[in-house]
Amino acid sequence: MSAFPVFDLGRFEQASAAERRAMAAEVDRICRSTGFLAIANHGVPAETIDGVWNKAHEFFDLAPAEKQKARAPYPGYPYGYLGPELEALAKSRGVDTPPDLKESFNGGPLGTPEGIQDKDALSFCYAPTIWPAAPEGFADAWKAYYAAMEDLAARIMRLFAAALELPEDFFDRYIKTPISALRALNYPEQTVPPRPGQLRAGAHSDYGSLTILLPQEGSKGLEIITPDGEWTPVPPVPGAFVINIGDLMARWTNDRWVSTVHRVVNPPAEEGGMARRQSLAFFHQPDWDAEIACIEPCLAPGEKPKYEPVLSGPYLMSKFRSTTKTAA
Ligand SMILES: O=C(O)CCC(=O)C(=O)O
Ligand SMILES: [Fe+2]
Repeated sequence: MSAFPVFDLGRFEQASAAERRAMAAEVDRICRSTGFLAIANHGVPAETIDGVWNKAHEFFDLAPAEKQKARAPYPGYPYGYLGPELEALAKSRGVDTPPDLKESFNGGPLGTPEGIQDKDALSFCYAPTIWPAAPEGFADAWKAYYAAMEDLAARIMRLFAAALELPEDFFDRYIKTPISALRALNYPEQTVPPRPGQLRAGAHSDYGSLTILLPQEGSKGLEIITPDGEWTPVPPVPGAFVINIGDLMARWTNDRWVSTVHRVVNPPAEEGGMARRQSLAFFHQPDWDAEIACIEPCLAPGEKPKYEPVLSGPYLMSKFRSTTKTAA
């Protein structure tokens, strides 16, 4: 693979029609190959990013008992603090591994839209986020970043529509009240050797439409499988987000775009080995009842849809349950 692609979103949005077409075609090319690229000139204020980054760092620094006060109230609950040894992402692909070497804090949509009646939607996606009491200001910083990500995701979905040569508002009707989740991840300092097969995040693809990732500056560990079948590092790009498409986008496009398998590997001992690593992952997910069915223009002449239509919310719920220890 050539150098990791960096896309200038601000420039795209200001560009002439011809330049937009050329830039969108480049995104189509990337999404056909790996679906991983960096988004620069995104307009998210540094204070919004630093605010949640620092609060998350302070939260992860707290004593385990303090963090546990914000834990998900029962196994399988999607939000709040998820301590070590509770998730193995490789299980989403049917691979049995020891649990990932990480802890996370997770939050859902900032509000519940009126008229939602579906019991699963209410008890899963719209379940309350369990806010930690400390550090002070955590929830405000979190919500500001979540809102900024929701807005950025909508802009990127317009870029994706352009890349698929669809009207730029094509996806708007599917993302009126998205059920996205924000996850702060901490991969603690590793003081004992991992068990066989144990990684910081096991090999998986993301489930939704789009992931907006902020890896720790200068950190290593994130790897993707490139089309040649090789594990390849994805470097953090200063000032930019790393984005990737998820399984729903692959289904939507009939696999024209790939939801690339990725993982976070353990730090090698000879490189300061045990270093802690933090990241923020925003999992953009269409509305609970959005039907994800093959987009017709993605079908080549004579080609048939490969996947049955699915509903965004129930699809997400089943994927989530496959990786998390749930009540027996
Ligand atoms: O922490 C990272 O860099 C990636 C995490 C990830 O891929 C995930 O949680 O889905
Ligand atoms: Fe991921």
